[in-house]
Amino acid sequence: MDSDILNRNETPGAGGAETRPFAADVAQILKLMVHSVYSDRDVFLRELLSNAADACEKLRHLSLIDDTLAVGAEPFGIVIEVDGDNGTLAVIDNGIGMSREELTENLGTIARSGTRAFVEALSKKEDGSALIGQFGVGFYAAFMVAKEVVVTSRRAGAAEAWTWRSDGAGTFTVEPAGDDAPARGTRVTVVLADDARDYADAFRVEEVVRTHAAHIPVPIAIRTAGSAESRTLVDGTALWTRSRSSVTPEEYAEFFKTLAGETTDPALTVHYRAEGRQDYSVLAFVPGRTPFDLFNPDRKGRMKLYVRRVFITDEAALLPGWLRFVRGVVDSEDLPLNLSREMLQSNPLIDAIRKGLTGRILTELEKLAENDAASFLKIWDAFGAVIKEGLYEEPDRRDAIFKIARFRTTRGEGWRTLAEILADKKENQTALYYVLGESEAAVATSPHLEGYRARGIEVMLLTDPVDAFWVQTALGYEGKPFRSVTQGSADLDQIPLTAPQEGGEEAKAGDVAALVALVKQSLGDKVSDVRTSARLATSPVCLVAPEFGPDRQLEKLLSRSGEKMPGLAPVLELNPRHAVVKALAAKAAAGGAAAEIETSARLLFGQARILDGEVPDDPAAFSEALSALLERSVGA
Ligand SMILES: Nc1ncnc2c1ncn2[C@@H]1O[C@H](COP(=O)(O)OP(=O)(O)OP(=O)(O)O)[C@@H](O)[C@H]1O
Repeated sequence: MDSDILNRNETPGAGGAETRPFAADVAQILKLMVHSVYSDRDVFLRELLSNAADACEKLRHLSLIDDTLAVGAEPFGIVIEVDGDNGTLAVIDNGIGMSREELTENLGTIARSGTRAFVEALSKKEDGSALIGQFGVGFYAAFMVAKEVVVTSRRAGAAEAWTWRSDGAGTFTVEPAGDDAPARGTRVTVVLADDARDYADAFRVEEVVRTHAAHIPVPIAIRTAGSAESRTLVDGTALWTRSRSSVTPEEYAEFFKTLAGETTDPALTVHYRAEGRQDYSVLAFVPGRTPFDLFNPDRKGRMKLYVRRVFITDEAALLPGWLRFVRGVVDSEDLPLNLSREMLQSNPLIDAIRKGLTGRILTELEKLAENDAASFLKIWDAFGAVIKEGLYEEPDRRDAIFKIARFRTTRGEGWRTLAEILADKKENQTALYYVLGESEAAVATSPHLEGYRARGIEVMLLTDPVDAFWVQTALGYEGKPFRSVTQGSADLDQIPLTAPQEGGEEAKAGDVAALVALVKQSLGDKVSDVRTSARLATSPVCLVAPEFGPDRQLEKLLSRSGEKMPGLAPVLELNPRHAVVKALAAKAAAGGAAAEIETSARLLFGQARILDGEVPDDPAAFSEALSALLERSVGA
């Protein structure tokens, strides 16, 4: 809420009309709505209907726990009133309604993080209209089709009613409502823009409701202005209470779209009823694409909790954070209606539902992976990076997540399972190897992989930020530990080569020992050790983390996020088959080339850093040494 706006007192005394500016981010959204070329303007009606339904559900819930809020015998419902002569469409509900302050606050500022994220996304992208479809932009969507929007509302139990009005051009007014205000609830009247007058046609509206709002759990009727008769369009039965066999895929898809404000079909639908120690129904969906705010730290789970068909909250932790992309409904038969905030946070019944639901979603994902690999891979592509958070957040689920996890590897044959990688392990291979990095292209060329390639060992290419964390905590898979190719000694000697090693014979052991000693002396505390390695095939050198040090990629990731790890200098590994290393080793053994070896050591160290995607530790000295070398080689 923008307190500056709310505190500015422009009220000309009780009873008068008051004009206020929209908060800056609302104005930005409105501008986009008014000028939008968004093709599917129909969604504005879905947004208004879903707000009206929310208002009914809120009051239904409150009236059950608060005796002072008598709701009378009139059933909850929504009426759409079309007026072709005046070019208006109104959505009328008998729900909770809004007070004067609520009108100002709810329809003048943006409180929801989702909408806020929309504004942030907007400011980053040129073409905002492409984004609208991805967001439930709510009430403001009405301005896609409106010349003016008039909201008249009476809060349940209140004597006075208020009218909010705006043409979407920067300000809105609030004034006392006239005699035609609803007895309870809200009427949103959209004065249609000239190019949107077809929304005042009952058949057109009916078609929109059937496509976009057929499963709103509150009855919806339509009538023409001036006529007392209305026709029911939606009966308001909750889809999740029906049996699975009676619901068509189209009905599921429509329900999902209404619920999630999505335009694409769900990738997976999970519908079941749990019976036993607790009875509850679940209708959950995995969306067909990645939502814009998946990695927004504010993003919470989006499961709605109902108790015996009464909507309670969408803030109950019905799923763990790593399944936060799942949308849907849980309807419990056992929870009390008056769940307080504290009870939501620690309630054994909710914990049990979360456990059951999490297990079920994982099982359904596993089944999908078996029966329809292509659909499953789409889900993994979109949400794998989030699901992997579960590997360290919920160690008990690790085995189940490992079953569905898919990885890119050096085999380059698309996604691979851990079981497949394990089945293809090489003779004497004691670990499952991985390389961490920012992109597949970047890690695939890492010199650290050379020795593994030469032995045909499959290495997992882990490029999601979360990978650096779970590999630290996961103990292994089927008894094989996970091991970084840039960490510790390579222990590759026991694994036979599949390709002939480049460079032929290794340098003599004695020669190499002399070289290692001199390089170590030259580099001082820049390295914690220097040694030869089986890790390399074509490159002369590489840097690796010391035996018990953190993976170098993880170290980089943390230092970028401002967290410093206790700095352990890396280990420089030399390839004893490389021509340069062999020549230097021979010189080191013969003695008398200390200065040349020192320069070479600095160059090799700089080169190793470059191969790691870094700059040489002393770029000026590196460049000078390189120039000197080039001068000699070109005979300058
Ligand atoms: N018909 C209504 N009755 C009562 N309150 C309403 C009604 N329509 C809107 N509101 C209030 O205005 C707020 C803003 O509505 P808006 O549709 O912009 O966002 P939202 O519904 O909270 O979020 P989203 O549409 O993104 O899910 C709502 O949260 C609600 O408090």
